[in-house]
Amino acid sequence: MNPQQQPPLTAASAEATFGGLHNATFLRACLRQATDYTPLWLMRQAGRYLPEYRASRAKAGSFMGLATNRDYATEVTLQPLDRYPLDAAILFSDILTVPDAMGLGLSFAMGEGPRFATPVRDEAAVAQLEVPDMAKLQYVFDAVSSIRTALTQADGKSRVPLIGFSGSPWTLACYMVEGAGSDDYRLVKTMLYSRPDLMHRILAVNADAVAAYLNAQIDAGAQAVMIFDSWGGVLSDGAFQTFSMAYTARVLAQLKRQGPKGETIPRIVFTKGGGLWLDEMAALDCDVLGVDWTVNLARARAAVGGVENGPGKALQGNIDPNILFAPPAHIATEVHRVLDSFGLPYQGNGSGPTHIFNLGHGISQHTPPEHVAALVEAVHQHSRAMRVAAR
Ligand SMILES: Cc1c2[nH]c(c1CCC(=O)O)Cc1[nH]c(c(CCC(=O)O)c1C)Cc1[nH]c(c(CCC(=O)O)c1C)Cc1[nH]c(c(C)c1CCC(=O)O)C2
Repeated sequence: MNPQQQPPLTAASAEATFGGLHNATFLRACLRQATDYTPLWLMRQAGRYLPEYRASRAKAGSFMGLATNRDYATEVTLQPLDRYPLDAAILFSDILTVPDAMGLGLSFAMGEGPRFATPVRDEAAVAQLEVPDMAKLQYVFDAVSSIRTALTQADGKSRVPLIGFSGSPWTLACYMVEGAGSDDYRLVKTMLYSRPDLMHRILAVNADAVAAYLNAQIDAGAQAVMIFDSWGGVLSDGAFQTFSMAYTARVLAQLKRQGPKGETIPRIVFTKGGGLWLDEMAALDCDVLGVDWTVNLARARAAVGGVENGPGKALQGNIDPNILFAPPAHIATEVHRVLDSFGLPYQGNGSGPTHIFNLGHGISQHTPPEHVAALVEAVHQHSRAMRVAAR
């Protein structure tokens, strides 16, 4: 594979991509352009750590009650944005909607996490799998359009861009075979090692389903898309490339590069535990690589950030979400350390290494909301100061 990058933005595509936004900082950083500060959003920013989310969930009755109703999905997507000056919204949904549409019967039992009624464990079940009819996921695309409308202000411009997302083919396969979360991935790895033919068939169906699903989100108004490869890091070297990365590449190859108005749609790939493979992931046809907290951002930047106006990827991450349990002063110190480890992002007029601040994985439900405010403030304040100091 050759290192890939988006074709350079033209004046017209830049206007289509950034022109309709009050705050395009996130999209600019995704496309390796200079920004006044480092943009941030948080994985699982809409969730149980917010009392207003818990109130909405009680009204809707369940997690899927929220996710399948466009008004509730819109309400909870906007909740973290109304509390904190975050630089992007992320669709409120779940990665497991796709296997649910395949007929596996998703449920979320209170306090237990996700479960599938009919897991995919034998040859007959694998043979039956098909790319689902996207009409079964219409509730997700309706939520995307409804959130875009809710983000639009009186002057017709949006507050911030909306990120759409999906699980990676491998991460979805983990849930589909295990039937739930797992500590040891025994069932899915048993299939991978003893019947690789079955595993390849699941992954091929998943990749084509994920591509159709993300393309429909783009058509509905998603302004960036992210692939969550949450369990890529549990694979061995070799298996990761064959069973996770190759199928993420198969998704990327099918994605639309432009939205309905000619917007460039950045693609983000996050592999939890993927730090050791960044040099190989640099060849994926995406714009941003997300990294967890085990990664040193200076080293990651050297591996994938590239040079000014040459190929390279933006980086997203990577503070340990557990820092949010420490007092605000400690949070600020750790934010400074993460921003400083990336160093000064690109400051020119073309494109170059950039950073999008995020957690290294989803926020814990036990997080105190005031501590999130301290994190957001520290990111914006220190990243501006770094740029001023460099002038
Ligand atoms: C592996 C995975 C899942 N879902 C997701 C992933 C990939 C990211 C990651 O690695 O964490 C992705 C996801 N899930 C959710 C979002 C919403 C957008 C956001 O705010 O980031 C996103 C992007 C909502 C959710 N998805 C879920 C919740 C909690 C549900 C509730 O309200 O009870 C939320 C807010 C449920 C869910 N969904 C999943 C699990 C394991 C669970 C239970 C975990 C838990 O209980 O915290 C599967």
